[in-house]
Amino acid sequence: MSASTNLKPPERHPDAPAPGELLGPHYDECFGCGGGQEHGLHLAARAGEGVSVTAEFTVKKAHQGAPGLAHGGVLASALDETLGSLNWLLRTIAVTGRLEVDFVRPVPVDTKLHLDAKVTGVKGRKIYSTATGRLGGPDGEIAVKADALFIEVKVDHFIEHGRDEEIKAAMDDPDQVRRARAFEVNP
Ligand SMILES: CCCCCCCC/C=C\CCCCCCCC(=O)SCCNC(=O)CCNC(=O)[C@H](O)C(C)(C)COP(=O)(O)OP(=O)(O)OC[C@H]1O[C@@H](n2cnc3c(N)ncnc32)[C@H](O)[C@@H]1OP(=O)(O)O
Repeated sequence: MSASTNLKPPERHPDAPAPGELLGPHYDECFGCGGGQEHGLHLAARAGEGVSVTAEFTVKKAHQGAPGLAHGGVLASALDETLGSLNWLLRTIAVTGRLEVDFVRPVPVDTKLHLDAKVTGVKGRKIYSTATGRLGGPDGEIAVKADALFIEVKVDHFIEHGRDEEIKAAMDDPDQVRRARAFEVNP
């Protein structure tokens, strides 16, 4: 993806989780990271150095496209989720505006995908980032990679657009409210 010019380098927020710390789900019902989705990815991301994360995701039977192989959309979701967890390091809420994926190698069921992502630059509300997913280990062969543009939003984005039932449940859950607040930098 051709990034726009005049990008600023990303700034790790002073209160960001320490390198190595597990980030945990931002929402229990999230298909990417939530524990409440039976067939979700259950992707676990960890803070890295600077504005980077690492993550792991094991391909399950429910994630197939062709027999014995991961569905491309599921792999794109794993990349999207890993990129989304960079929010924790910026302490900014941002949603995916654009995601460009290269599928380099097929990924069989039961494979553990080793993902990493980093922010490459920021311009206003626009956050440019890149991710890879590797086979066999963190330094293994690249199977998938992505370039993304995330756009900063406020919590109101979810309150305004989300289905009332789930928004009400989230707002009634103190733990969820705490997690949403953790992204917001006080003005
Ligand atoms: C207590 C309540 C509980 C709440 C709890 C919540 C906790 C949540 C915590 C953390 C959540 C993190 C979740 C991560 C999950 C993984 C990531 C996902 O999968 S997210 C889902 C998929 N993405 C969407 O659904 C976005 C849908 N799109 C939109 O809503 C809008 O398009 C949005 C917000 C992205 C932008 O809309 P605009 O009206 O705000 O802004 P405009 O002016 O259109 O864009 C801003 C700039 O970005 C560029 N831009 C936007 N989209 C672009 C694109 N596709 N390609 C290139 N440029 C783009 C525009 O050209 C503009 O640039 P110029 O400022 O003029 O330079």
